[in-house]
Amino acid sequence: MALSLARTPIHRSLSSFRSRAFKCSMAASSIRVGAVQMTSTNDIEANFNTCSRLVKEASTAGVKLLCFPEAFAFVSYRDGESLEIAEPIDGPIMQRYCSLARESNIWLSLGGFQERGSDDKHLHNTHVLVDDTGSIKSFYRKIHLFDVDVPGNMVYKESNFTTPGDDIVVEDSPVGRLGLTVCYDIRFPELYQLLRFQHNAQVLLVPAAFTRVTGEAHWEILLRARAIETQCYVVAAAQAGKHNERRESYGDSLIIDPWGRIIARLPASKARHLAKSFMFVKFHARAC
Ligand SMILES: O=C(O)CNC(=O)[C@H](CS)NC(=O)CCC(=O)C(=O)O
Repeated sequence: MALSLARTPIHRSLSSFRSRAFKCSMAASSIRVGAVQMTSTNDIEANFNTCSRLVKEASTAGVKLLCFPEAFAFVSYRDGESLEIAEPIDGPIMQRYCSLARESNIWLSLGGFQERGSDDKHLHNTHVLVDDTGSIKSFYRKIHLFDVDVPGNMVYKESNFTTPGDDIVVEDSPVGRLGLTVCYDIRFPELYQLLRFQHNAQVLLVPAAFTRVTGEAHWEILLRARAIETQCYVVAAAQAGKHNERRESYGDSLIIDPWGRIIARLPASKARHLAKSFMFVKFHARAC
């Protein structure tokens, strides 16, 4: 389900906040949701093999929705490499992930896929949601692009090679209504307010590849704030550790409940040793 950002008056959704807050009740059923922490590289085959193993392990553990980090399929080594490997979302790379979902009978949140853009110089940073039959249910193109001069680190200019999306995306799943976002979006609370109070999302997905510097400073507090403000679960699957000699991600994958409590974590400190793992929790599906 896609809705235009331009057509969503933010004041209306914000004014409904007080009246809707705290009215969700817990239903009896509980469902397992997992998040993966990994260290993707520019080896598409190796990344797929890691994902495939984790999908099978998660499925065996009874997980119904497994969430992968941004750039799960590929992290570039040199500039321009992402553009070269970018494919349509129904291309061969994504089809293999769809087969995984079907074979293991599990929903997959595949955040931050390099989707081929409308010209050779731009891609979309796309979060793809695949259901347990292997069908693409919906996709969200990252709206807020990471054009930031990170102190003591480097200058990122994602907009040099990425076309932003302009649609807000929610999708119903066995876990509840999912709100799809990507990484740097987490710094823009209005998107999460719209997902929750205009489009009734219950679980906010934030696949990420945060830098070490900004992750140490802001990652946990931003994610917990979004959970508290929206009273949604937040699932934040993260890239972790060194992808190559030029690039490192913070890690610290988190699953947060609507009260803002961290209910599962794959620590950043462990990222350097244990960067290919997953965790899961039981969600109580909420009737709002
Ligand atoms: O390009 C790729 O391979 C995958 N994409 C990313 O790593 C993106 C864009 S460069 N990174 C972020 O958004 C980091 C945000 C962040 O660190 C913050 O908000 O502090």
